[in-house]
Amino acid sequence: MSARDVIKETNPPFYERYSKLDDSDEFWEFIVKPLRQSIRVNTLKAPLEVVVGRLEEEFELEPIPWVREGFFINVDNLAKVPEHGLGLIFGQEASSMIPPVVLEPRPGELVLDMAAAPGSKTGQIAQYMENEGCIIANDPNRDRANVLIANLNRMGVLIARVTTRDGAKFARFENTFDRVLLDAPCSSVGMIRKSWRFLREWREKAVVKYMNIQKRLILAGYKALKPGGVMVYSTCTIDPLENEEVVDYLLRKTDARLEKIDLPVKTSEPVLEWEGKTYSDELKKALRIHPNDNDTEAFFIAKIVKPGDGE
Ligand SMILES: C[S@@+](CC[C@H](N)C(=O)[O-])C[C@H]1O[C@@H](n2cnc3c(N)ncnc32)[C@H](O)[C@@H]1O
Repeated sequence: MSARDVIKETNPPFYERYSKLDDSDEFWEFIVKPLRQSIRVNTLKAPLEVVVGRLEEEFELEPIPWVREGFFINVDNLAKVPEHGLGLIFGQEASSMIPPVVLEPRPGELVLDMAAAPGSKTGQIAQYMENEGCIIANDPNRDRANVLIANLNRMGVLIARVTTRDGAKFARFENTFDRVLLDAPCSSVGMIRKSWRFLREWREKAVVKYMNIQKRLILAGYKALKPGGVMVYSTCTIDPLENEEVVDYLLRKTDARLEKIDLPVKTSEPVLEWEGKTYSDELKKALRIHPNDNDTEAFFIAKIVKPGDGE
């Protein structure tokens, strides 16, 4: 049975909805194909070359083109690799390393990571900040926040303060943060490559529920951003309602603008029309990544700037 047939049989509304985005055999094959293992080297603990040299004695590493510290690695169980336990490497999906690269945080800045657990991107942000400055790493799910804390400890992150609020509450810190990452809760189509559960449990109703949460969070995050600051909005899903629709909503409600993202990554066409709605041409500047584009999880990334000089 082809991947397309299995998906059609497992969740017919899922198949019907996303065949409007892409109906190629390749698209359906990569929606369910197991992911390649990838890692990010944690330069907070040791120089990149030292860790890479050590790993290459045992494993094959293939550089990920869009992130200097990222590699595909031929290992079955990362937990058994000593460098993992020591926090020298972090298992992180290759496309999920893009949002912090686009955010470009610098040492000394104040950064809000609104939906941070389990902390793969918080660790990467701290790495780019060289452990100087401050990250507010927020996640309202307490169990996940505990995992976040454990991961930040293992990775040697010294500049994060963990909070457990609804991200929308950060709206009251108006014009405060140099950078904001909203790696939003979403319907997780990208995660089907990790577990079939996400395909079996996918419901259109959930997409709409997430879209409403995302709209609340993106407005709050933008409010908390300093003039002249950068905000990155990302999801690991392909649904236009959770991606183009949410960013288009921000563009209509505020003075936010989008900036083009220049990275060596293949993308799919932005969705500028969906279910009778038309979205701003600005959305062409965002990255819509389907699983078959680079053999990764699905991802959507928009780089948002707030006009002003930050003073
Ligand atoms: C995609 S995951 C974040 C992954 C994380 N950024 C990382 O790279 O490891 C989305 C997170 O949003 C959190 N979340 C759910 N509702 C939220 C809300 N109202 N405000 C902030 N975060 C929320 C979930 O608990 C979940 O951990």
